[in-house]
Amino acid sequence: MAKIGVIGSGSWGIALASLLYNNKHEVTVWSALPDEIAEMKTTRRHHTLPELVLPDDMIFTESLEEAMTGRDILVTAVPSIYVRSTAQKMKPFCRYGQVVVNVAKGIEESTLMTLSEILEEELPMADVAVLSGPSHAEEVSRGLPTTCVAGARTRKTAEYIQGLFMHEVFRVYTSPDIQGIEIGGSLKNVIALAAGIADGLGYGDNTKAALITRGITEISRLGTAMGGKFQTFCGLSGIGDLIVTCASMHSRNRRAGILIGQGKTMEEATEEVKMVVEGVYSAKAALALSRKYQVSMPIVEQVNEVLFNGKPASEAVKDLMLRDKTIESSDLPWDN
Ligand SMILES: NC(=O)c1ccc[n+]([C@@H]2O[C@H](COP(=O)([O-])OP(=O)(O)OC[C@H]3O[C@@H](n4cnc5c(N)ncnc54)[C@H](O)[C@@H]3O)[C@@H](O)[C@H]2O)c1
Ligand SMILES: O=P(O)(O)OC[C@H](O)CO
Repeated sequence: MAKIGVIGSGSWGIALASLLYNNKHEVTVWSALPDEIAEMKTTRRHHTLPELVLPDDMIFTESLEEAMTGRDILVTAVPSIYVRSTAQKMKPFCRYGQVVVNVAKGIEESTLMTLSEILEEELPMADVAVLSGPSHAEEVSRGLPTTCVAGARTRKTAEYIQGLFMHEVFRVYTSPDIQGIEIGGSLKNVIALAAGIADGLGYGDNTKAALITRGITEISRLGTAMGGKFQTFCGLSGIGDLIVTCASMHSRNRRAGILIGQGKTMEEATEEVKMVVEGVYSAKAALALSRKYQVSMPIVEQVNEVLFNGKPASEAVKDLMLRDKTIESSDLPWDN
């Protein structure tokens, strides 16, 4: 049994806290929001996952000191925009070598850093790792079979995380490619916005398949330029997460996209979805990264046009379809 601090109690933090509790670990959950802590303490429920009953001996606290002191491992589950500020508050209580597993998905717009890079910068004493893959909280909390990948600097840390999370309904693989895992996990949200927009416009399965396939091409092109491994983009945190996010009724990114495709503005759509729509934060970063690394990302470009420059979604699709003619894979040149 391990002592685990879950830092952040949105739907993903709570679903993972429940999974870890079911694996017989001692779980303490921290939230920055006093109302959220009070709600969970009194009702033993979280409003985002209303069917899930939170056990009496799961501890909820507003104190990072309480959530972190004496914990074998910390799981950071706050939305990407709060990762840096939360890490800064965690610093006084983080001990040398403490494993900190990031499960959020995003890129910091102002620095273009991944979330584990932010954690490493703010918590230089920690052993920072990631857990990612096709995993909606709504399904994990219902015990539906799910798979993820744990990425860490050492095999020992990755296997430690794998052992803590593994369950008959939650299979965990290991990987040394933290960078590839994080790029895949954050950029799939931008493509899922596009997939939702296509659904909102009333387009079909052909369109969705095109966005998923050309989307993973864009993600892996940028990701490998940034040091991620191509195989990772063919795996759970790459194509796996892209498929689930573009197809699932649970996806916040896809749902926001549907509303935008139906004519709502980005602000109206995110307001209606209520929970965090990470693709909106990662879209500008993805575009900036594509320019920095000089890789072509036409879907990412058009998503930015629709989200931030008021371009009608149907026009964005037309522009994608009528781009210059090109070869499918530049790695497959002609013999003649
Ligand atoms: N929900 C999922 O199915 C799922 C699955 C995998 C990964 N993720 C990722 O996990 C991260 C969290 O997503 P979520 O769905 O749990 O979000 P959410 O919208 O359910 O949760 C938002 C939470 O943010 C926290 N918060 C609010 N203000 C804060 C502040 N100032 N400082 C720190 N924390 C604050 C609160 O605990 C709040 O409940 C995202 O990056 C998301 O992409 C989510
Ligand atoms: O609901 P979304 O779109 O934030 O996606 C959640 C997870 O990242 C799916 O793996």
